[in-house]
Order: sequence, then structure tokens, then C-alpha cells
Amino acid sequence: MQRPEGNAAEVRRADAEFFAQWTSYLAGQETVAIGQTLPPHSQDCVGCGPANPAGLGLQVVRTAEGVEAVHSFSDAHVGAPGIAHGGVVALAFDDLFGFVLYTVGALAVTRSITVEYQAPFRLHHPYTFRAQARERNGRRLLLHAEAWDNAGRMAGSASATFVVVGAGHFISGAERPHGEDG
Ligand SMILES: CCCCCCCCCCCCCC(=O)SCCNC(=O)CCNC(=O)[C@H](O)C(C)(C)COP(=O)(O)OP(=O)(O)OC[C@H]1O[C@@H](n2cnc3c(N)ncnc32)[C@H](O)[C@@H]1OP(=O)(O)O
Repeated sequence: MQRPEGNAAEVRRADAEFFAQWTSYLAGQETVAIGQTLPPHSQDCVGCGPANPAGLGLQVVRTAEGVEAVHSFSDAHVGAPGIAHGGVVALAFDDLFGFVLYTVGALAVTRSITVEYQAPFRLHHPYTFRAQARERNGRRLLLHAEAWDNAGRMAGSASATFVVVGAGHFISGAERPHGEDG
């Protein structure tokens, strides 16, 4: 859903609808079948939001094991000539981990992420990113992902710890005093 600008009441209503959608996924009222595309984290999300022209625009599909996205980095995300910047590769992994939450059924945020860059990610070449949950220990989710080129070579992999939070963590985040997390 498009986030309206300028009108605080409209922004709050859009946010409320967005949170309600997530809540219904987490409550199991809405599910996404294997092979279907998962909804973006928000319309403006830098990883997957279709309304963010500076973003990656990841389109993520649910799989039997977790989630998957086929993505080609564009000129907007160049580092060294012809090669995607390592930071945007990390963004792709982090955002993909955000989709694994649909399969776990919990809200969580990145506490740490480690990326291995096995080969350069060449611009305009498709890479298949796959991510899944490996383990849950209390509030800690251990997640793992890999990215493969079309020749079947692994270009990168990532491991992350996400920490489960309540919906309050996201609500009015910008207005919340530092240290008051949900
Ligand atoms: C309805 C709403 C809809 C929203 C939709 C959006 C969906 C999501 C979109 C996703 C978009 C993409 C993703 C994004 O971009 S997410 C955005 C980027 N990430 C953040 O902004 C997170 C910022 N950090 C925090 O807010 C706090 O630090 C959190 C909430 C994470 C924890 O602070 P809190 O004070 O609450 O907890 P704690 O410090 O006691 O720790 C908790 C537990 O974790 C264990 N631990 C800690 N560190 C590590 C470590 N390095 N390795 C292993 N374990 C570690 C620790 O021992 C403890 O374990 P246990 O003792 O309980 O067993």
C-alpha cells in the first residue's frame, strides 16, 4: 500500500493497515502457498518496496525450504565498475531474511549479519538468492542464505541472528525515545 504524504491521519491509517496485514500473517489467518510471491515489507522498503526507485525491488517467492528471489543488480547499485557494491549485496541478504519471517511466523529484526563474498556480483547478471531459518533459541533466530549465479557457482552467502520483537517495536518508531523497544 502507498504511504501517503503530508496528512498525519492518513499516514497513521496506512500504517495501521500495514500492521494489521502483518498481524494476520503472524496469526496464521493469511498464508502464502509455496511458489507464490510474498508481499513487500512496505511499499517504500529499500530492499523490496515497488515504490522506492532507489531500492532493489526484490520479488520474493515462498519455497518449500524458505524463500527465494532471482535478482540482477543494476547500474544504480554499482561499486567497482561493472560490479555490485558489497553493501547492496548485504542489503539483498538482509531483506531476504526479512521474508523468512513469514515462514517462521514471528516479527524479528536483524541483530547481526555476516556476509561472505565468494565472487563478484556482476551487474545485469541474474543471481538466485535462497534463505531459510536454521534454528530458533528463545528470541534468537539463526538464518542462512546463499546466492548462486546462472552457471551454478555460489557468489555469496550470509548468516544472521534476528531477535524476535513485538509489533510495538515498529509502531511510531521515529517518535519513540531511544532505548524503548518493543
Ligand atoms: C506488525 C508490524 C509489522 C512490521 C513489518 C516489518 C517486518 C520486518 C522487516 C525486516 C527488514 C529487514 C531486516 C531489517 O532491516 S531490521 C532493521 C535493522 N535492525 C535493527 O534496527 C535492530 C536494532 N536493535 C534493536 O532494536 C535491539 O538490539 C533488539 C530489539 C534486536 C534486541 O534488543 P533487546 O533489548 O530486546 O534484546 P537483548 O539485547 O537482550 O537480546 C535479545 C536476545 O538476543 C541475543 N543476542 C543479542 N545480540 C546477539 C548477537 N549478536 N548474536 C547472538 N545473539 C544475540 C541476546 O543474548 C538475547 O538472547 P536471550 O538471552 O533472550 O536468549
